[in-house]
Amino acid sequence: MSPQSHAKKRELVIEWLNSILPDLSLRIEASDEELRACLIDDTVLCRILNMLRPNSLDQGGYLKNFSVSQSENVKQFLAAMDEIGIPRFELSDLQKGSMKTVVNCLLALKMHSISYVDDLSAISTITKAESIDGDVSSPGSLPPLSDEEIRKASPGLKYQRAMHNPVISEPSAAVLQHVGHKVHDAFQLKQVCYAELPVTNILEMMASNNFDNAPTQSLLNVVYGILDASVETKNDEITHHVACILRKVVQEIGRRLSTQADHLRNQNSIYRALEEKHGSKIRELEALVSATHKETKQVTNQPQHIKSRRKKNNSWVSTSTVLSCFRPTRKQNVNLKMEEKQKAEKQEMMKLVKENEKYINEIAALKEELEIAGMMDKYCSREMEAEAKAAIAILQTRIKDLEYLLANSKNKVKDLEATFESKCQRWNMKEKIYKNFIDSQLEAMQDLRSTSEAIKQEMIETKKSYFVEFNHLESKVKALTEAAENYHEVLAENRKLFNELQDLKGNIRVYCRIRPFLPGETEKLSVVENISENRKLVIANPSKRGREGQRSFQFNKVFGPDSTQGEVFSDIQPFVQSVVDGYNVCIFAYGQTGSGKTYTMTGPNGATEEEWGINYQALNLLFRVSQSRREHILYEVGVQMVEIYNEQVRDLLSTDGSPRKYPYFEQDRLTKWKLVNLIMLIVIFVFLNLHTVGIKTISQPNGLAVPDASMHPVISTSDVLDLMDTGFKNRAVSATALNSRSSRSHSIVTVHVRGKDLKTGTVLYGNLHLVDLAGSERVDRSEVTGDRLKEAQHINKSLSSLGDVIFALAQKSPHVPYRNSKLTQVLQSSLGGKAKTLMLVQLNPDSTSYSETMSTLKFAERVSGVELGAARSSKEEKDARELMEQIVSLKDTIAEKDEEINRLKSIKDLKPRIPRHQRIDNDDDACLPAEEMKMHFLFYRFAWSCGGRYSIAKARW
Ligand SMILES: Nc1ncnc2c1ncn2[C@@H]1O[C@H](COP(=O)(O)OP(=O)(O)OP(=O)(O)O)[C@@H](O)[C@H]1O
Repeated sequence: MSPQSHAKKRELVIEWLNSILPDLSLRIEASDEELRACLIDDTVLCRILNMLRPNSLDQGGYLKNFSVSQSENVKQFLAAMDEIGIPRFELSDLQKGSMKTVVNCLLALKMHSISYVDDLSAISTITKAESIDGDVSSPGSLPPLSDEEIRKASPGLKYQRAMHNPVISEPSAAVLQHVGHKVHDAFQLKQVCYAELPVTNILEMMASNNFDNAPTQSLLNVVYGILDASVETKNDEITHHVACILRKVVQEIGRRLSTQADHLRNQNSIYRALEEKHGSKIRELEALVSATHKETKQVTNQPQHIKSRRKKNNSWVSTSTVLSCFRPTRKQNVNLKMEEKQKAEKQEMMKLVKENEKYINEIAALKEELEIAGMMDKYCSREMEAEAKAAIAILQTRIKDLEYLLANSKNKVKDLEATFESKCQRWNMKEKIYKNFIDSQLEAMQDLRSTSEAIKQEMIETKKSYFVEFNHLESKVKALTEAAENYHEVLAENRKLFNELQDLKGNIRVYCRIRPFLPGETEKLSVVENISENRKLVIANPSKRGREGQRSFQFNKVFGPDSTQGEVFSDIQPFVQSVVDGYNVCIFAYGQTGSGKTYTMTGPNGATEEEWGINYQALNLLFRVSQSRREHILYEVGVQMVEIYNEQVRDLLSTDGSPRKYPYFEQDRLTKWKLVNLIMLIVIFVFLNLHTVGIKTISQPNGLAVPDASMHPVISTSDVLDLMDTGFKNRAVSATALNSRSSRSHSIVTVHVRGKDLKTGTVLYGNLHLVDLAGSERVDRSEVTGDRLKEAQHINKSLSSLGDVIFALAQKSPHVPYRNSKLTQVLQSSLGGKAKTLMLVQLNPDSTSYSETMSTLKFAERVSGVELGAARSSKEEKDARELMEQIVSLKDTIAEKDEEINRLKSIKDLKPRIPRHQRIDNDDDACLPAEEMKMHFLFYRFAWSCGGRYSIAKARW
């Protein structure tokens, strides 16, 4: 409780005490302690006791049973309280109790004095206000009296009216409980934003009589809650429904204010009526008093009157006594009557005196009562006026605030209404538009429906006609399908025939593969215009646009940049497989440097199984096939791996640590004739200042082109992997401007397969040459110098030799210059023998490599036209083979003898007889007589090695 209200209440109590206990007027300024002390003061107790139990004081103003001990008096006081049924309070409660306890005590005392019932309302208001304020009394103090206790204790009308007055007193807890939880909940929303309440709840609140029953404090809480919420959210907007609550609350407060004002007016009029009533009562009493005075006077005058009358009577009596002498009995009777009358008058007088006294007492009591009532009235009216003024002032300010808020909300409502109206207009417009749209759509729908109906009809008719046509077509299609099936069969047959023709012709197969752009080359232009049907390749000249700049090539197969290693191998597989059937197969990769030859033949560094190149996959396949046939044929597989580096053949699988060079790798036993031959050759070479390599030019039955190179038997793929790793580590590789890991040599992996039929004893030989050529390069582009330049020159020279061989083969020239390079020598059996040969042309799609790409493709085109004759298998009957070998060796021996003689004869005459224009080969490098000599000699050897197919007579010398 605030100090102001405490002081106010204290003053109120003191004033009230002063009014009922005038002796305390000196103690008005007393403190609480003194006030409590005065309450237990004998005099005060006595007076209170007297008030409660009249006639308990003696004439001296002290208790009749006054005791010298104050405690005795207190005991009496408490006994008196017990007597009249006041709840017993301990004295200590009075001493220790708070102001509230004192007030409660006095209130309890006062309730038993019915004459002071009007004051009760004021006290109860204070008590209620205190209990509403929530001021809890200090420990040991008495709880405030409940409304019920007060009502029971004093069932006076005014009190009840006061309790039910919504302004003076708040509804009791019971009433609040009766109103229900909803109101409580709704008005406890001070901490919660009203704007967040659902609209249905607000409407429910508005519809119910919650506002009528709610305490004013709760209503004000609602207002404050809304104001706080709007201040806290810093949002000036008050929603429509919250504005409605505000309006309702303000209306309710206004209604209560007017009720309060009415009540005050009623109170005033009641007090005025009371005053008048008391005034008239006083006047009546005064009149009564004056009448009584008169009567008293009359009564007091009556004895004198009687005396005077008696005197007269006495005189009359004296005269009459004279007479009485004559009438003695009558006189005595008259005297008796007179005496009786006097006695009666005396008694009446006594009665009147007594009545008078009684009236005087009553008047005094009434006066006292009137005074007190007047004072209380004045006090109450003053209090109520002050309260009403304060409440009115507060409420007016609140009303002003609320009006201001209301005005704001009204403005906002207006704004909202305006926006709502504009939105409504917009929506109306939209509605109209939509309506129009829907109407038009409906019309369109109608049209569509009618057209759809028409179309339906049409469809039905068309269906019918189609059905007829379909039936007709079906029969045609059937005929066509049959024809198409036949066509496919014919196509397949054509393809087969073409292949067979190719096999018969022994055409070198040419597959072309275009490598993709590498990670750093994505922005480069591609020269590849189109790849169609997997066979045709169109190349566009970057400097010439349109058809003019395009050139198309056709190969057996064209693999695009997206092709995988697996896809490439699946087309090569049949070639590889034919090795185990005794065929010689040669697969060589050709292309400019950096075009992907090594990638296709070997795979990238650290390749996975999917990335394996042809080398690994081919060997893997051979193992698989040999395994699957192991019950019938016993296969032995051996691997050789050599490289031709700077025109030197080197064994890449040499076990002594460094690649071995093989200047001579003839394997035949040195027969007498051969020894002579060799000596002859040495003599001639020394004579000509030439050197040559010892590559066997005739295909051996076992197909060994480089017989001195180490042969490594392999029995599993892992053996192959190990060998290849060793071989590729030994290979000459270095970085150029066009390839960071450029192969500087031609690598040749030769797989020798020997199969023995377990039933027939037939032995077959097949070998597979897997050749990764070094890349052709333009020396100016690859920017090489020194050793690299020398390497490049060798590479280019050997490749041009290969070109010459191919050219000669394509022209079916009688002389094929195999001996111009080691490369052509090694590949001789594959290019000129009865082998199956496959050339893989690798292309770099970069437009800057256009000229290289074109020359590569032209070369490949020429290669694809080369016919080698039908490939032959070495699968022959053992006896037949031996016989054949015998015949061949006999023929050879005879031929050798004859030819050797002739050769030696002709060599003697060779030099002076060869005219310059009769040079036999197209080797550009062979421009010296010595070179010419060498070439003639080689040609002679070639003719000789071909088993006499080319007669010396046909040679141009
Ligand atoms: N089909 C392909 N897919 C992905 N990368 C490839 C492909 N073909 C080639 N390459 C990459 O291109 C680069 C050059 O390839 P590679 O070394 O095989 O060329 P090359 O023709 O053997 O060159 P050189 O003649 O100089 O030895 C390598 O980095 C290789 O990994």
